[in-house]
Amino acid sequence: MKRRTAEPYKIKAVEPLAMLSYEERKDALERAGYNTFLIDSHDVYIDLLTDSGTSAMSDRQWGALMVGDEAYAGSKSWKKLEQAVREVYGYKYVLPTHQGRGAENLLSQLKIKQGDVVPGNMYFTTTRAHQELNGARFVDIIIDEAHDPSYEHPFKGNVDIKKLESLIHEVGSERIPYVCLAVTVNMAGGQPVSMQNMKEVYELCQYHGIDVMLDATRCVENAYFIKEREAGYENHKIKDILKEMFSYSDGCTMSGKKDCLVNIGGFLAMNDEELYARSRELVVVYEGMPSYGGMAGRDMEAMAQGIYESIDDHYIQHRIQQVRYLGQQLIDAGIPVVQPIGGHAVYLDARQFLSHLSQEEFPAQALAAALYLDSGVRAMERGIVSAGRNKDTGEHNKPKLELVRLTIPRRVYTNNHMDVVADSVIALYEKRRNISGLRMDYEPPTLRFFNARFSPLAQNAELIADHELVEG
Ligand SMILES: Cc1ncc(COP(=O)(O)O)c(C=O)c1O
Ligand SMILES: N[C@@H](Cc1ccc(O)cc1)C(=O)O
Repeated sequence: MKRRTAEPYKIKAVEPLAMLSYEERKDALERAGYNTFLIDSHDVYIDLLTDSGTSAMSDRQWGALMVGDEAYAGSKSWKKLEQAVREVYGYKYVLPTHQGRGAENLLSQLKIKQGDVVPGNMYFTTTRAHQELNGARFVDIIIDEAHDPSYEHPFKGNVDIKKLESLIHEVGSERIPYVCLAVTVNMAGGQPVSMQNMKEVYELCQYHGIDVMLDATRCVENAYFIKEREAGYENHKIKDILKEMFSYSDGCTMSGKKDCLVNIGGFLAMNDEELYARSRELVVVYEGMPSYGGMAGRDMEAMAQGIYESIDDHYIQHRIQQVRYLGQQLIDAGIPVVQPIGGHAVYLDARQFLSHLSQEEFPAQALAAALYLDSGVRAMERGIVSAGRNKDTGEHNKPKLELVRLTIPRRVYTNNHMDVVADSVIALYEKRRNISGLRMDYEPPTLRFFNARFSPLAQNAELIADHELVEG
């Protein structure tokens, strides 16, 4: 008999959840313009919008808040955070930022020149936005398999070395300020990069004099997949795998809101002294003193503690297993999802799920809205709306992946919550033909998915035609 495991923590404080009626959810969805980003959290039952800043902190982290040193300069809490980053990730120099995109802004401004090209293993919205704002063109060098939701590959986040090599030959290494390597790859479904691939990318880049900058946002989850799937690492501790991963890079941007187990914070880290000196000059313009960078002393204190907790082997094993627990229920029910199940989320393949809709009818947006209507579960569109428009032609970017992300916050929900989510998705799948597409009524020029507004297509004025089916 396979023995079951449980959460490696117990619950000390609880937060009651809202349970709205169908009519109340319908009103909330209309007020939000069918955009789950615009729904008020008090109208949400199970919030799977994001794993960003939504982790539950431990009692030790809450305790750490009390000893936060709020000195404007030279804060003791900053020293603790700096020490934790050096010890766990292994970089020489660290600068705190208010969150990940603060670090992305600094890195992009410091390294990119107009006309440069930044290769990456699939784009991320904020990362690409900063690269483009500074005059670079992003080029996707992820393996082709990553764009196929049903293709089973243990390391779907891997870089296609041939793509990277031919890009270097095409544009010249002097036009490539750095390679941006995300571990794991959010937009591909939380998919990991293998150690072997990280090493190969680093060696190739070293040969050509190009830096490798990690997007380390979900690096601990990546380390777990290496332990689980890559030969030779099965008996390694997560902390040792992490150290090796970081040794194949020159620096990183980090959104502490994910794997560092805090609600806010981030950092930029590097080994190059000269880059560090220039970063110290720029951080004061955008973030704050190099000893707080937009964070309160208490937040830095909690983040230092969170970094150590995140490398606990029991914690990370449970984290990945919980995401998989939800994913496996959906796979067993025949729901089209991105496979293998990634590190932070289960991604529904909306293109398949709502195969009666064209991509211009925003299937993933419509599915996320329908899920909220059905059960009060909030998810996120990751498809054509998120991909925005082509800068030159003004046309929609049409990504191959048209997904709805069910993102699991860390240490927040139990597996019973996962069951409720699974039931709702399965119920929707059974009545999928009743879900109509959407029209975009308001479209902001940048990062449009955050604030865009929609309504159900005219010929099908209701999002879900059959109310009876969604009552409950
Ligand atoms: C892969 C990845 N990179 C960067 C960021 C940016 O981080 P932040 O939200 O802390 O600005 C995020 C989340 O936003 C992310 O998921
Ligand atoms: N990084 C967070 C928050 C976020 C969400 C969507 C974005 O496009 C940008 C940021 C996430 O992936 O959930």
